[in-house]
Amino acid sequence: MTAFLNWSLKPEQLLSLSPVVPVIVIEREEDALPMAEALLAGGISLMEITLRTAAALPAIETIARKLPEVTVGAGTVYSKGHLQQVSDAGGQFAISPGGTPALLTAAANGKIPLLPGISTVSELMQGIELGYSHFKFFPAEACGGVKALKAISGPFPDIKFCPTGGISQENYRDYLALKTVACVGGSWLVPGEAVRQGDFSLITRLAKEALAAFKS
Ligand SMILES: O=C(O)C(=O)C[C@H](O)[C@H](O)COP(=O)(O)O
Repeated sequence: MTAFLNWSLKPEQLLSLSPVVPVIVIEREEDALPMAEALLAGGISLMEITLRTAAALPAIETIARKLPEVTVGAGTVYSKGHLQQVSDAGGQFAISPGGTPALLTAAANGKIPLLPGISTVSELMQGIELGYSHFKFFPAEACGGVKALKAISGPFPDIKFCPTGGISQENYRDYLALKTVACVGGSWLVPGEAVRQGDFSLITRLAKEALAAFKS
């Protein structure tokens, strides 16, 4: 049984890299470096690039090659093929909005950690059954937010979560206050409009604000 043994990074290490994980939709490959540098300047070195655009895999490849201090991975991973593409591009982790036994089994036997998404107790139990201990709670706000996650995680005090979906500057600290929450993810840290306009200083500012408010 070699499941999980080849993972290059343990999920607990991954989720301890930053209390806030920017969830990024990248339209143009050339924005990858300035965007990643802007996040780094703001103190965030963990980045999730969603496989929703054609620029996503080239962006992961560029960041992985040029900025070794960044831990870059992919979101919107929902097939075995995606897992392979992400690890071929140099991505260090994969995050899926949900989970299927096929995806979870493939990832468990692969090289990079997968953070599977769950939104119900039964999905969580299926993931635990397959050996997983770290999950994304998605879509967090639409599924009942902090209150729902608190209730879902109640019977599973050793399981850790990264809630994502509807999380913002206004509510992220409420999630981080839960013992079972290791970090939170959100697109609020990298507004699409700021990237389109080349306003990378806004991204640095949002990162700094998120980290400062978390520490205070
Ligand atoms: O694409 C994926 O892999 C997802 O699972 C969804 C993202 O995590 C959320 O769409 C981010 O949510 P917002 O911060 O509300 O924009």
